[in-house]
Amino acid sequence: MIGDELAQGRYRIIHKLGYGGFSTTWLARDQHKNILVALKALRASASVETDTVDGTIRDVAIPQKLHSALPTSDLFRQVYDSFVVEGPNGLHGILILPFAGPSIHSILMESLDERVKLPGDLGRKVAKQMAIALYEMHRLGFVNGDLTTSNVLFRVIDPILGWSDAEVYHYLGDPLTDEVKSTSGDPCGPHVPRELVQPVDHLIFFEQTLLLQENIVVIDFGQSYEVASPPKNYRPGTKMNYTSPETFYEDRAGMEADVWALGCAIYEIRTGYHLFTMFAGDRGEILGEIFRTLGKPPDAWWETKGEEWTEQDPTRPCSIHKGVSLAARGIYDAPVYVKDGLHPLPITEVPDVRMDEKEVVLLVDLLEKMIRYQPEERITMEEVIKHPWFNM
Ligand SMILES: Nc1ncnc2c1ncn2[C@@H]1O[C@H](COP(=O)(O)OP(=O)(O)OP(=O)(O)O)[C@@H](O)[C@H]1O
Repeated sequence: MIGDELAQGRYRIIHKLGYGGFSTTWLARDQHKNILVALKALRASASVETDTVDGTIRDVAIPQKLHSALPTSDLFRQVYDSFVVEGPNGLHGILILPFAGPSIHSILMESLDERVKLPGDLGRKVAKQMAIALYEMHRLGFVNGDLTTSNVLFRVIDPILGWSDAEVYHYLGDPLTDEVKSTSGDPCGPHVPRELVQPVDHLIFFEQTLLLQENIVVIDFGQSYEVASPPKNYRPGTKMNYTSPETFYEDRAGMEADVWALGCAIYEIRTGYHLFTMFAGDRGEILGEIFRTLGKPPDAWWETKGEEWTEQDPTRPCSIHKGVSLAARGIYDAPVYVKDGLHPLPITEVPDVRMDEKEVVLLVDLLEKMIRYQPEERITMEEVIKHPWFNM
């Protein structure tokens, strides 16, 4: 809760930054160093001892290994401190992390009803940093397992880390809270938080772009593993929009599945839309989208397609390979977000900018090599980072 102190008073919670499937992340003050940090509190059920690497939580152990192999790289989130707290729902792993800005996803998707995209130069810069991060992980023998635009954050500029509480509330707004009530009217009990807290509105960062760097940091390693020692009972767990066909059909998520996920992210960064999207959130919708884009899947998968695929037309052409559908699917103009009808966000593409034809050709060439059914037919990250699209 806002105001809570953890680790014998060292960390005081002052705002909420966001939440995911496994955790809630708070903005906290490290009262020893007097700097702002992010405090990631894992769900009790996500803190169980089995999800560890050599006895350390996976989300801590993997970036630690990456940092010791690449001490000068700042592409991977560090972990300053970690400890466990006991609450009414059990033990919670707590990670103390550098405070970063909003995710790439939040600029692409959180902007009211409109779709926005990053300007070309910034989009390519962000995509290139993501590609280099993934290349380095693969080179060192790690699978990321969950590379999405939600798991990549813009870095904040350094002076922000020294903000006072008053500056935090001035720039980011006061935390909005609401009391939690049970529908029956009975008291909620100790397992339920006393109040709900709304996370910081990430659009604030984009309205004041001077708060952000163009550099990014990859934050989530909860699904990552070392190929040399894959975890027992590994269950792939990335968002469905980024899930590769071999993961859907065979529960396999190796380096090639990372390449697929990065291809999906690059498309999204440059267009403002998911490459494979869904409305109701079921896997049949995503597989239908994949079929419509790549055509009929390999026989073994097609035969096990089940009831949900019968409406799909397996003879539809492979549109990415033909390089025609990206334009039809909105690779050109996404409308710019205009707050209160007045101020275009400074880091979004201006309205009516069409993607250069040369860029479309290069982007299609890159994506058609990354988004293929057979994992072994996808290009490797070593080839991806050399692709001319990144350096246009
Ligand atoms: N270091 C950080 N600085 C600022 N905000 C952060 C930081 N880490 C996480 N967040 C915020 O919290 C959100 C959830 O974080 P994260 O993705 O690590 O959680 P998760 O529970 O592991 O999520 P997922 O469901 O993607 O696995 C992020 O999207 C971001 O908004």
